[in-house]
Parts: sequence; structure tokens; C-alpha cells
Amino acid sequence: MLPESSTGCSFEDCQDTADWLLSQTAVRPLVGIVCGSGLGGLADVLKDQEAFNYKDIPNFPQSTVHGHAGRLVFGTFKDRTCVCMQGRFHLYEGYPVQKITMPMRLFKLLGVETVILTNAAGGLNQDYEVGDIMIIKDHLNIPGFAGNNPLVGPNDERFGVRFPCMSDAYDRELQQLALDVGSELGYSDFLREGVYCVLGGPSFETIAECRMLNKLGADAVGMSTAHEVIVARHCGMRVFALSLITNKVVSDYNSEKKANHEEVLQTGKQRAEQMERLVSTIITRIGHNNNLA
Ligand SMILES: O=P(O)(O)O[C@H]1O[C@H](CO)[C@@H](O)[C@H]1O
Ligand code: HPA
Repeated sequence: MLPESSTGCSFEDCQDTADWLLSQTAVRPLVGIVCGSGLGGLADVLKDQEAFNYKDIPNFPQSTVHGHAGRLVFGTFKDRTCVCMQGRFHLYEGYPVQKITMPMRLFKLLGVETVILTNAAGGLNQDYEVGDIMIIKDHLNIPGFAGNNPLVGPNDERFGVRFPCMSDAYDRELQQLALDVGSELGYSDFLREGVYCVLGGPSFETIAECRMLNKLGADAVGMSTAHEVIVARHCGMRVFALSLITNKVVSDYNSEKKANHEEVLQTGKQRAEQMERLVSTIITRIGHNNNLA
């Protein structure tokens, strides 16, 4: 059986889901947002909200992780129309990688042009502090090294080409815009630019793994985002992504510290306001057809 037909992620499945949503709401979103662990409050910046529980959306996966509410929220910010995933899906939840990235194809079919992804991540870079916000400039897709890439399987040209380029995955103009907005908001002291590394999870990294990832050039590590970015780029959407450094990884055998999800959610709460202001200000500067306002 073809992977796409077995997971409900074919073009027709995604189109059915898009048609259903478009029949339920008058909002025609141009910006798609994905909230990372503990960052679901980002959806609250949207006005005139219309929200759908994931369980009520045809073909849609369910959120199983604490800190991911499981709601798709449509609304506007200033005059920008948005759709926001309050909760994402991860490999470790047991979904095939095609299923966890299906919402990106749905975004495309809803008319989204720009995707803004956020995540919680562990800081590998020794200069990073908890609470830093990292503009993702590139990624290391470790599951992809082992063949677990969301584009594996028959390619549907209606979404994109068989061999999409990824050297331009993270839009450089949007990165610059984020730096400018961050500076205007007085965030420069905790705004970074770096490389995000995705692992399968759900176990946190060993000390040896952290040391290796840092040597490989990763600044932050998490269990999401890169798969979504690949699928979003495959179908031609512009991508911008932020990591909130919620914890410093343990890379010293003398350390007593232990990575844990509670700390991740706690840091999310502490930086929620700045994350929301940064993202919402960036959204106000994104024009139609991918132009910057
Ligand atoms: O990437 P998001 O969804 O923000 O979540 C991050 O936080 C969780 C670990 O605490 C993992 O799911 C990791 O990927
Ligand atoms: N490792 C992996 N994923 C994470 C981390 C981490 O330290 N923090 C938040 N998500």
C-alpha cells in the first residue's frame, strides 16, 4: 500500500479537509502559524477567532502531548488573515512522518503563503541562555539521515517537485525582518540566529549526543519543526521559524541537572509575552504574495 493512501495524507485527503474547513469559516488565511510546546498562547493574538478542535476536523491527527492544546484557530491580526495550530504533532507520538506534516499541505490548500513555526528547544550552544529566542537559519534533520523524510514515497507533483532544494529553506528576508523587529522591540540581547537539530525523541539526549550535535554545528536541539519545514517548502510556502531556548542541554558529566518537560513548559510561560509580540509584529509586516510590507 502506498504510504500516502495508508495515512490519509493524499492530495485528495488534504483537499477534503481544506474544503471542509473552508465551508466552516469565512477566513481565508495567508499566514499559517505553528505553536511549539507551551507556546499555544500565540493563538490568543488573533482577533475574531474561530476555533476547531482537532478531533472534529476530518483526517486530522490528535494532539497527545501536554502543552499542545489541539485546536486549529482561524482569525486576523491587524488586517492579516491567519490560521494557527495550537498544538503540533511529533514523530515520538507514533504518527508516520507524513501524518505529522499533513497540516502543512492543508495550510497550502487553505491558501497560506507564509508559515511561521515556533518550538521549544534545548540550547547546545554554550553562549545561549535559557529564555533566548533563536531565529532558525538552517536545520540538521537527523531522522532524515536514516531515511525518515516526510517526502519519502510517491511524489505528487500537485504539491511540488520530487527533489526540492533545501539550501533556501528558511527565508532570509524574514530572518532579517525578525532581527529588525527584535531590535525595535528591545529584544536584541536575547535574540540569536542558529541551526536547529531535530531528533526523534521522546527521550532527551545523552551527554555524548549533545556533545556530538554541537560539534556537528547545531545550536539547539528539539523533536519537531524540520519535518514541517521540508513539507512547507516542498509545496512552495515561505518559511520562518523560531526556537525558544527553554533549557540548556546537559553536556557535562559532573552536572546534576536533568532535562525535563516541566522546565520546557515553564520557560515557555516566562517568555510567552515576548514571543507573542515578536511573532505578531512580524506578521503585521508581511504583505500579500510574500512581499514585506
Ligand atoms: O518542538 P516542540 O513541539 O515545541 O516541543 C519540544 O518540547 C518537547 C520536549 O519538552 C518536545 O516535543 C520538543 O520537540
Ligand atoms: N532536547 C530535545 N527537545 C527539547 C529540549 C531538549 O533539551 N528542550 C525542549 N525540547
